[in-house]
Amino acid sequence: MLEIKNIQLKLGRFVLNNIDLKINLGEYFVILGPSGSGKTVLLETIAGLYTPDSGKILYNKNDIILLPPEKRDIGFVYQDYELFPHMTVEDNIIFGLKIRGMNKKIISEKLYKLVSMLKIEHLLKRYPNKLSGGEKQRVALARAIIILPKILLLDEPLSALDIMIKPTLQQEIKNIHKEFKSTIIHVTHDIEEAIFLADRIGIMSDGNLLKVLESDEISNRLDLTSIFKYLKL
Ligand SMILES: Nc1ncnc2c1ncn2[C@@H]1O[C@H](COP(=O)(O)OP(=O)(O)OP(=O)(O)O)[C@@H](O)[C@H]1O
Repeated sequence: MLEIKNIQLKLGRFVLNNIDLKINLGEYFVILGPSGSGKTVLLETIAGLYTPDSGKILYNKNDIILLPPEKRDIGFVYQDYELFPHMTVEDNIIFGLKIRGMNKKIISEKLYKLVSMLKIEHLLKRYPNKLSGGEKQRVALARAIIILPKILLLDEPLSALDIMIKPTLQQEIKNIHKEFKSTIIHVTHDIEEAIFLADRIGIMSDGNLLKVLESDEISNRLDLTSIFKYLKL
């Protein structure tokens, strides 16, 4: 289990305020909130890019707060993909396994399983500047998933995509979660996306975690509508 215990972090005028949250292993947790509410700062704190002023982050009861980001075994997919422009799609995806010195045969097995799930087999030899937004996002997801991080952080991974391909990618992310059973924390301000993907939804506003909606509350859309109206989401 990932336990975020009373995290406090001041960044200029913004304060992440006493965030207290438990995320179960294998859970799909969505953080929903308006722009500027602190969703990205919270993800980056979990990833180790910020050190909180106080509080703890425990993974299976071990405090990971002093571990640098690369030792936390956490994958991060940003909304703007951040693929390596000078590498082919294949090299982008297998980069993390190569630097870990993994055997070529195993790399190739993992690669083909993932690219077929994400339907990007035909793109392996292309460079990122020759891909559409949706294709780049699939490659970014494959690159993050292939190393099977304990926790996968997705920061608005679909926000740059047009409305026609969003549902397909949402379904693919759902399939990947089912197949790899990773713990996913997904930030969005898209309510429908949150409802479709989440086991639970944490609602943030002004640096505070206002409420965590359980799955029965998510399925009760009347409840949801009133909460979102109240929050002006
Ligand atoms: N390094 C920083 N120094 C000072 N303020 C910062 C820093 N990083 C973020 N902030 C501020 O913290 C607040 C929360 O930012 P954050 O990016 O987490 O919001 P968000 O909820 O992810 O918003 P969006 O949905 O627009 O991406 C914002 O007001 C932002 O300007």
